[in-house]
Amino acid sequence: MKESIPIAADHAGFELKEKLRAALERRGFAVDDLGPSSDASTDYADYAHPLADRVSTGQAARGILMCGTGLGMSYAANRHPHVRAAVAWAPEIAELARRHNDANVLVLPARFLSEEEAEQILDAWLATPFDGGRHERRIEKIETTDAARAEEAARHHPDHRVGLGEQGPGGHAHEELE
Ligand SMILES: O=C(CO)[C@H](O)[C@H](O)COP(=O)(O)O
Repeated sequence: MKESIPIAADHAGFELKEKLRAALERRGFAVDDLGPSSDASTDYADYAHPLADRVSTGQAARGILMCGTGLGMSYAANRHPHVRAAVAWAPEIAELARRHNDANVLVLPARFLSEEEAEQILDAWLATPFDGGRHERRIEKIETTDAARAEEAARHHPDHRVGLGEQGPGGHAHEELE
């Protein structure tokens, strides 16, 4: 059975998404296009979260996101457990993102890449396996350290859990949860 790869973009990545969808199909993949369906202005998080959710929950092994710089998409995607979204602007970065970081989401900075460059990056990411070994331990620490930090914070401030909500100056969350 063909592997199905979810892809998504915002308006800045729309044109590249259309090209990479065709490129993926030419390479024998099924493409799960999560949008958008035009280059009308849109918000990257609306597209990053559904794609990252598919990878986080194991519905898809890997996915591809595109926005102008790649940064907004990576911020949103990396909030999902088990998602390692890597912004890659050269094939060598994509290769190392696989070999060292086991990147399961490729994020492309569409405003800074030609179609040809994007395809070269895509090919490097698709073809490169994870090296494992010492990198396995480092990747595990991303999540175990995160969990330990959350536990530590809860121990020190049992009645004051900070969650997503109103953003104060500097973008810090100030809403208290029950
Ligand atoms: O790169 C991005 C996020 O990281 C966006 O694509 C970019 O911010 C969109 O900008 P504009 O609304 O000015 O087209």
